[in-house]
Amino acid sequence: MKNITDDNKAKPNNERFTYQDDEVMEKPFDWGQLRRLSHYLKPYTRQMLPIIIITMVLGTLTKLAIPFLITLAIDDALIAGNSKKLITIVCIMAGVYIVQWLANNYRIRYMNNIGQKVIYDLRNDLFSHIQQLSFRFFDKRPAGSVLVRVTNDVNSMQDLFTNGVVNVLIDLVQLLGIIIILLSLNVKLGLAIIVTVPLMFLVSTSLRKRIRRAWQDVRTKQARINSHLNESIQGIKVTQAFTQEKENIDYFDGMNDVNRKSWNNATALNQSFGPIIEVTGAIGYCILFWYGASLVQSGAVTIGVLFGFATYIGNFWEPINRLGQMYSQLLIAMASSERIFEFMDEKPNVAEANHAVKLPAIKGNIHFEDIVFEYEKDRPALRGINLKVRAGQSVALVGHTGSGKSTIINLLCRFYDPVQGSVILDGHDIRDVTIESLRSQVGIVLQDTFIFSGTIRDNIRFGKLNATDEEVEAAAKAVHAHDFIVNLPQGYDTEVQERGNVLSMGQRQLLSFARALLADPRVLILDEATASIDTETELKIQEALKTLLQGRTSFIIAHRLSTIRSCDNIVVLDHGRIMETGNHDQLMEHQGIYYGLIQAQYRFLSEAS
Ligand SMILES: Nc1ncnc2c1ncn2[C@@H]1O[C@H](COP(=O)(O)OP(=O)(O)OP(=O)(O)O)[C@@H](O)[C@H]1O
Repeated sequence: MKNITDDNKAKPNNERFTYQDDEVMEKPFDWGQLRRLSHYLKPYTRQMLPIIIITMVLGTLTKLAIPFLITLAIDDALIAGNSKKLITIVCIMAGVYIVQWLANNYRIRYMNNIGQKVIYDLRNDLFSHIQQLSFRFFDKRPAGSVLVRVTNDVNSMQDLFTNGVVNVLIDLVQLLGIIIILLSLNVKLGLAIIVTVPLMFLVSTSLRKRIRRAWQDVRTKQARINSHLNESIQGIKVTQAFTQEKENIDYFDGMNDVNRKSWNNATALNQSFGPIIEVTGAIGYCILFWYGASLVQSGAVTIGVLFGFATYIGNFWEPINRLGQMYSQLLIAMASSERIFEFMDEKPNVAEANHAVKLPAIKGNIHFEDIVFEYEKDRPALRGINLKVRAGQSVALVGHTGSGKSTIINLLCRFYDPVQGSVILDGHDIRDVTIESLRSQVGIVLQDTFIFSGTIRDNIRFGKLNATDEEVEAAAKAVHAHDFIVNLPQGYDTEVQERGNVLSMGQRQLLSFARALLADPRVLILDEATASIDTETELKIQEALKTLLQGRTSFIIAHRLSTIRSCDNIVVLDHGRIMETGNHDQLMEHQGIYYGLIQAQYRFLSEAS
C-alpha cells in the first residue's frame, strides 16, 4: 500500500478530484438556504398544519400532565391514604399514556409520508435541472459527483423533512410548557434549575461550527469515493487490460480510509452533544435534591412537588437533547443542501433566449458565419469558420485528430454556443429558436453509441417515443439491423444494459442508425459512424445510408476517406480552420491536404496488406 498521510492520502495523481466540492467548506450558516429548503414544504403546509397542531397540543398536554398527576398521587392520595383517589389517578395516567402514544404514532406515520413527498419533489427538481445543463457543466465534473448529489445528498435531507421540522416545533412548545410549570410550581427552585440551560448552550455553540465542517468534509470524501467508483467501473476493461487492479485497489483503499476517519471525526463530535446534556442534567438533579430538600424541610414545597419537579426535569432535558441532535441533523442537511443548490443555481451555458421561437419545419440550409469557438479561454478550437451548406447536400468533415470536426457538429446541435459568429439554419440564427425545436430536427449518430438499459425496441424508439412497433422494425430493417435483432434470445424484447454490453460495437452502431432513421430528421449527423463496422456490414450500411441521407442535409465525419468519396462537399479542417473545400475530384486535382490524406491512407492500406 502507498505510504500516504491522511491529508494527501487520496491525492496522488488526483487532479480529477479537485472540482468544486472542496469549495463549499468555509461558508457560514446560511439562513437564506434554510428558507429556500422550506419552500419545498410549502405545498404541504395546509395539509400538515391541522395535524401538527392537534398532535402537538395532544402530545404536549399529555406529556405535561404526567408529572402533575404524579404530584397529585403522592400528595393527595398516597400521603393522605386515599386509595380510591390513587386508583382514579392511575387510571387517568394510563389513559393519558394511550392518547400520547396514539398521537405520536399518527404524527410519525403522517410526517414520514409528507417527508417522502418533499424528498421526491426535491430529487425530481434536481434531476430535471441537471437534464437542462449544458455540456460545459459536464465537461467540468466527473459523473460520480453528479450522481452523489442526486442520491446521497438528497437522502440526507430525509430526516429533516420527515420528523425534524415538526419535532423542533413540538420540542420548543414542550420546553416552554415545562418552564412555565416549573416556575409556577416554585419560582426559586424553577429558576435554580433553568439557570443550567444557558451554560449548556454556551458549551454546545462552540461545537456547532466544528460539527458542520466535519459533516461537509464527510460529504466531500464520499463524493470522491463515488466519483472514483463510477470511473473505476466504467473503465474496468482498461484497468484489467493494463493490469492496474492492484494500483486501483490501493488507491481506493486510501480514499476509503480517509472517508472512514472523516466519518469517525464527525460522529465523535456529534456524540459529544449527548454527554453535555447528561452532565448538565446531572447538575440540574444535584441542584434539585440539594436545594429542594431544604425547601421540603422548611415546608415551602411538598414531597409530591419535589417528585413532580424531578419528573419534569427528566422531560425537560429530553427535548433539549433532541433539539441538540436536531441541530446536528440540520447541519448535515445544510451541508447537503448547499451542494444541491449549488447545482440548482448552475445556469445552462446554452440558455434558451426569452424571445426564442419554435423553429418551423426546416429544409436544411445551413450557414456557419465567421465562427470562432473555444472550450477553454484563449485556446480556440475553431477560428473563422465560414461554410454554406444547401438543403439536401452531403458534407464530409475531414482532418487530423483534434482539427475541430466534432466541434463544428457540437455548434450545429447547439451543445455549445460560438464565442463569435453564428450558425444560421434556414435563415434563423439557432440562438433565436427553442432548443427542443432545433434538436428535434437535427439527428445525430455519435462516435460513442450509447445504449440505455431497456429492450432493443425501447432503444430504437428513443428516436421517436410514439413510434409504433411496425415503424421500429421498418427502421431496423432499413439499416440491416433486423436480422441480428431477431436472432437475439428475445428478439426486439431482448433486455440490454447500460452501455449495451450484450451487443457488439457494430451492432450498437446499427441500432443507433435505426434510432436516427426513426427520428426522421431533416439534418443528419454521422460522427465516425462507420468506424467500427466490418467490411461486409459496412457495404450494407452504405446501401442503407444512401436511402437514409436521401433528401436530407447531412454531415459525415469519417476517418476512412473511402466512405465519403461520393459526398457533395468535402471540408478539410486543420487546427480549427477550413483549409480546403470541394468534391473528391476537385480536391484530388488541387493536390492539397486532402490529396495528401488520401495518399497517406493508400500507403497505409497497401503496407498493411
Ligand atoms: N470538452 C472539451 N473541453 C476542452 N477541449 C476540448 C473539448 N472537446 C474538444 N476539445 C479540444 O478541441 C479541439 C477540437 O476537438 P474536436 O473534438 O472537434 O476534434 P476532432 O477533429 O473531432 O477530433 P477527432 O477526429 O479526434 O474526433 C481539440 O484540440 C480538443 O482537444
